[in-house]
Amino acid sequence: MLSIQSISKSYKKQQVLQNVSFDAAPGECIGLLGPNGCGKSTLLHILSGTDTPDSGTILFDGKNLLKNPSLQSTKIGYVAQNNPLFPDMTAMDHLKLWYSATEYSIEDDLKDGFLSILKIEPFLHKKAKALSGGMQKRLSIACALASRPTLLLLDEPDAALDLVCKEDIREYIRLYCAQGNTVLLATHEEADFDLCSKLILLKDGHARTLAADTPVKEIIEYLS
Ligand SMILES: Nc1ncnc2c1ncn2[C@@H]1O[C@H](COP(=O)(O)OP(=O)(O)OP(=O)(O)O)[C@@H](O)[C@H]1O
Repeated sequence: MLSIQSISKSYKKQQVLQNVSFDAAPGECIGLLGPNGCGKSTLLHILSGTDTPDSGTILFDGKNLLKNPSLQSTKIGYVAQNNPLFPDMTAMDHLKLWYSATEYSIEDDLKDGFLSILKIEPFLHKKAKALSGGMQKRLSIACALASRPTLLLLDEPDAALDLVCKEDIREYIRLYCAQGNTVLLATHEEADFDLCSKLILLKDGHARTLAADTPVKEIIEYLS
């Protein structure tokens, strides 16, 4: 269970997040929406440990996440918007690097685990710089999943992907949540709302919780 409690964050005089609070239960996919610059990535950075809040608490399975950074490396998978891969390393080199800190086997996962679902095999021996945007995204997700995190943070995974790749990734998110894991999904894509149990709208620093089936017209009215 993830519980985000009164998280606030400013950059100099700009207040980006103001007392943002919400919970995410095992099995839930929660959509994070809002206009460009509303703080979606900032919140995901804080959850992944790449940034810190000015105030507030985050409980993860009852533990204070901000005081237990080891939880962030083992229990939380973070897929940044811009696929931070090493250009001259192959997909296989990336997997070896991420798996080296785990007890799991790349071969097993390629055979019938998430690496086969994400269709990594066909480009295993290509360098990252030679991968398409969709392949890079699949690889970034695979690296984030190597340690078997129970919370996955996805920052606009659909951006610039083809329809098949988007649907493959959505299919994987459904499966991952059905296994009792949690996803926080920053998105601008209406089609992603179907995956979500609820939506968190960020605007002017504040968070508002909406049902996932809230009509898009209503969401747009709130955001504009
Ligand atoms: N390290 C930083 N230093 C200063 N300002 C920052 C920093 N990171 C983010 N910001 C500012 O915080 C605000 C929120 O940025 P953030 O990237 O979280 O927005 P977002 O909701 O993810 O946007 P988008 O939908 O465009 O991806 C923006 O105004 C941004 O310029």
